[in-house]
Order: sequence, then C-alpha cells, then structure tokens
Amino acid sequence: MTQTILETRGISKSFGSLKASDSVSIDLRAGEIHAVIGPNGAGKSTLIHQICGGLRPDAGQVLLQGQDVTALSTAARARKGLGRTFQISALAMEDSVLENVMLGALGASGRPWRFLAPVMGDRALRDRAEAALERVGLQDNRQTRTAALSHGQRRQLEVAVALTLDPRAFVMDEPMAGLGAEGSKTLTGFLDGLRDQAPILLVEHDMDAVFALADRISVLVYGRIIATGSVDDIRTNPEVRDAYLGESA
Ligand SMILES: Nc1ncnc2c1ncn2[C@@H]1O[C@H](COP(=O)(O)OP(=O)(O)OP(=O)(O)O)[C@@H](O)[C@H]1O
Repeated sequence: MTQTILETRGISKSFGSLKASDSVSIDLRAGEIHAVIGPNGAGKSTLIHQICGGLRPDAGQVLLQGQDVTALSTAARARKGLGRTFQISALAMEDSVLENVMLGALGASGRPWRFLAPVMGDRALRDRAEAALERVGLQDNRQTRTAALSHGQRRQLEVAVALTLDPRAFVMDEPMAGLGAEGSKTLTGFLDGLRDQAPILLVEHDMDAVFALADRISVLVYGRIIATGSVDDIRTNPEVRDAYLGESA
C-alpha cells in the first residue's frame, strides 16, 4: 500500500459565520503530486495555513508521517519535514542565492545566529546549501544577487531553501503565479522531477500545470472537498464542471 505522508482529518475553520474549511480530509501519498483547485475564496489558502501551522483549526487534525502536528508551530512542523514554498516570496532579495540557502540550512540546524559572515565560513552548512542548489539546478547562480533571478528561478531557490530541511512533503501555494507561459513550462518540468524527492501538495490556478503534473486532484468549493480523483476523473466530473471548470476543461 502507498504510504500516506501528510494528512488532514476533518479540519474545520470558521471566520465568524463563514465556514472557510468545512471538515476537510485530504491525504498526500509518497511519490505523488496532489493538486488542490477551486474558485477564488474556496478556502485553499485557509487549508494551507492550517496544514503549515499559521492557523489553528477549530476542529480536526493535521498528521505528518502519522504524527499529530496540529498543536505545533510552523517552525516545528518545518523541522519535522514540512517543506513549504510561499505565494509571496520570503527570500532576502539583496542577498546572494547561496546566502539565502545558507540561512535556510542554518535554520534547519536549529543553531542561533547573529552575523552572516561566520555562517558563510561554516563548511558543513555550505556543503548542505551547495547540494540543495545543485539539486534545483542553480549551482551556477550561487553568487547571483537574488533580485536578479527570474521569477521561475526564485521558485527553484525557494525549493532549495526548503530542501535544506530534508523535507518529507512539500506544500506549495501557487508556484506558477507571476510566471509567463515559458516560465510555467520550465517550472512544471522541474516540479515533475521533484515529486521523487518528496510528494507535493500543490495549490494552483494554472490548469495546464495542474493537468500536466497532478496524480490526483481535489476540488474545493465553499470550504468543502466536492471531489478527489485522477485528472480524467476530475475533467469529466459533472459537479466539478458546473462548480469550477466550466466547459473549457
Ligand atoms: N483571516 C480571515 N478573516 C476573515 N475571513 C477570512 C480570513 N481568511 C480568509 N477569509 C475568508 O475565507 C474564505 C476563504 O478564503 P481563502 O483565502 O482561503 O480562499 P482561496 O481559495 O485561497 O482564495 P484565492 O484563490 O482567491 O486565493 C474567503 O471568503 C475569505 O474571504
């Protein structure tokens, strides 16, 4: 049986009278990309925040490799192997590519730090950072100022930062946002190969990317999952077509 790496069990979250998550159960299995799609305001970000620790569910649990992490902070979940990339980049734009990954590796080590300079001389951290950069194909850009990277390369750099924590699962919030057609295609190819490293829970509006990448898709509407299935299941599901995809799928 395929191993479940990340799971929510009946998580619910209300804002006043609005049920942004309504008993959401979703699982991410080893080796897969599981996409979450849905119209604006369906509750995708709310779901991601509860999985990553930014929001506490009113009810239900989040499990990482079978362990209940619902009460843990974002940082504690990250140390347990939840690799997150953000809709809005958290990179230090004036620092070099390598410096960004080194800081990530330092965070992973759990050691306190005050100044970047001594950190850059730490051989073990540097090796870890270099390996992550190589894994995402940015080794030739290590000295580049992060602001000079393309949007797509920044996404790859975020993944490199996440890799320093040796993630068991990735959670990605709209990685294609802001990329042109060419950039989306390149990043799609990159994410395709990344699922072997760790499975990916992917929130994404770009349907070309979703249909190209997803092993399974869950459709969220008004805080509820109305369907989970393969690309073909979802494309041909009449309820999904009515609620979200329209006739273009
Ligand atoms: N902190 C909050 N306080 C009050 N309402 C909120 C809060 N966060 C989200 N909501 C509401 O919850 C619902 C779900 O929002 P959410 O951002 O999770 O949807 P989404 O599917 O991520 O949307 P989008 O695709 O536009 O990013 C929306 O109606 C939103 O207005």
